[in-house]
Amino acid sequence: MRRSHTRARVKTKPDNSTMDPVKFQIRSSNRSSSSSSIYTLTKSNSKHAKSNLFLTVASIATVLGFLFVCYSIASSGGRGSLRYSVVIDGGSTGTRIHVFGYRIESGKPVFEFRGANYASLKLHPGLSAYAEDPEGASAALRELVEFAKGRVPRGMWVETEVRLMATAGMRLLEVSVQEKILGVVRRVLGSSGFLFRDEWASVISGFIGVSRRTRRSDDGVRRSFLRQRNEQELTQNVDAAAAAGSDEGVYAWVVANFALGSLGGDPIKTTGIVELGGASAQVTFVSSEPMPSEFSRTVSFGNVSYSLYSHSFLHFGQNAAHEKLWGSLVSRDRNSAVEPTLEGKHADPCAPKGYNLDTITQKHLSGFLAEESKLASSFQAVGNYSLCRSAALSILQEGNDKCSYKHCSIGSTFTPKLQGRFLATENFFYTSKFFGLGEKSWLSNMISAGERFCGEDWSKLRVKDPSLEEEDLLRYCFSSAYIVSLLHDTLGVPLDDERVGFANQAGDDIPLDWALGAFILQTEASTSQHASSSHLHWFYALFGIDSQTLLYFIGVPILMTVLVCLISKWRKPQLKTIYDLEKGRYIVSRIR
Ligand SMILES: Nc1nc2c(ncn2[C@@H]2O[C@H](COP(=O)(O)OP(=O)(O)OP(=O)(O)O)[C@@H](O)[C@H]2O)c(=O)[nH]1
Ligand SMILES: [Ca+2]
Repeated sequence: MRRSHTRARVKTKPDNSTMDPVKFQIRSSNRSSSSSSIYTLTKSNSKHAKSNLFLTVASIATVLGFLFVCYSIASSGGRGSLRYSVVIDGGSTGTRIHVFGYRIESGKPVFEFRGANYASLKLHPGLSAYAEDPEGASAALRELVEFAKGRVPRGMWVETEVRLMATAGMRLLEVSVQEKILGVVRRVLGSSGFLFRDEWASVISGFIGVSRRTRRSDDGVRRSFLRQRNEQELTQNVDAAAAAGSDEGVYAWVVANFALGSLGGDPIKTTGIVELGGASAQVTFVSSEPMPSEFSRTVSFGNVSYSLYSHSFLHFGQNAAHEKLWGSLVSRDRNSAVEPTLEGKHADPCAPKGYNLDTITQKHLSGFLAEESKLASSFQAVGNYSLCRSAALSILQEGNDKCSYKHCSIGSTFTPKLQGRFLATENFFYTSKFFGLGEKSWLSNMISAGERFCGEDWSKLRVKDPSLEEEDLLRYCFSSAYIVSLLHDTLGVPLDDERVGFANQAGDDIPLDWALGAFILQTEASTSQHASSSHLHWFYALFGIDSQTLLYFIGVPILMTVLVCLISKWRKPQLKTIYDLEKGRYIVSRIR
């Protein structure tokens, strides 16, 4: 500190030490005082000052960096944020809504199909039942939307995507009728409050994504799908011309292997799916056999590519095939394996004796067939399992003579030899459960169960199962024969083959519903697209841990260090070092 009357003269001592304090000599100008106390005030050590400055800047930078990490993780949907997605399955017998909750961890979606993270509701009948009155579909759709709104926090509706994907039931309608019903769907979902685009309501006709090599110009639906998909994650070699509905099979294969933990692993260790729906049946599995491109699907998941055979056999779902049986009895086409009765009635071997078939056949036989059956005569239930199985085989082999491949399985369609393990779902599961079949030898046991059921009097069957709808109970005779004829007589599955099991859930009780597979692929693709474009993916790649852990492992030590430094800086006594020329030594004293 300099007094007003003093004159300061700067004298620097030759620097022969590493420490090089700048020294000021302050001489009092007042002659009177004999001993001018000469102080050399070493300015606080410049290094000390510099380190203070550095510490302060470093602390600020670190805190800002940490805050950036927090912000980035929060904005990229750090661990804590639950997200939602809605998929509506427009099936032939009913419309089912699925509400999914999921988290993002290390830029990847984490799926849990249970508890608050999954809910579904199915309403009957299916969308295709509104062919004559498309507007009639709006009430059921609104009810499904309300169900979803009850499970997604209101604040999240606007960012929750809702998609409707219709399957075989709608595929069977004229395109103009499909569009009328989809128009009603788009209006209801567009005003639902969820995130929706018109192209997200569609009849799934086979395109999830197309690898660059085979991208084809196609309708808006596919182009919009491509826009949403990260093609690196999810590519498909698809021949636009012929893929009919195999999305459904691929999605079902995805959820099954996700549930079994084999999705993303060795293709040989994956499990095939054979589904028996109402209007269509799907067969999807990893096949090493060369196959025509219209059946070949390449689905990439993670860094593994799966070369799949996948096809949806329209009209070969259980309910559709059953109607074909009645049609063949009425038209007595050459394939019908069953002769009419002596009175000229249509003998139905797939209906237990005593069942009155006229109502159900009038309800399901469309157009001229219904008229003809009314005119010609009525049906007679003759309950005979082996005749029913032969009639089922005739239906499955219809069109075989038009086969244009090296061999055909169902109709005139190519199917490679089944490879590996399979899960048989939907009606395979429901009918096995109804007959109380165990996993072991279920297919051969299906024969004996069907023989007993079809051969029983209807009145006795009604007494055994009074709660079931008559139509549902009746179907079990045809179903037991159709299942054996499809898997064994047509696809060549040995009757005692342990590789084929029936199920409608797998893994952690995850429903084997293709809509879950669609959600998994869609979310995986859009999340990885988001992660690679966000500024955090290098974190996850570098640390390979989730954002929460990142926060703990990096954030907390940084904060602790900064706090300790700031406290120590604040607590550290400010020292003043004075060099007393007369005494020839430094004097350190505390400022505060
Ligand atoms: N026995 C029985 N059959 C069922 C049950 N639930 C569904 N099904 C039948 O299982 C088949 C497939 O079920 P879903 O996929 O839900 O039916 P869907 O989607 O309307 O039919 P598709 O459009 O062909 O897939 C249909 O034939 C249904 O009638 C059930 O609880 N019991
Ligand atoms: Ca279905």
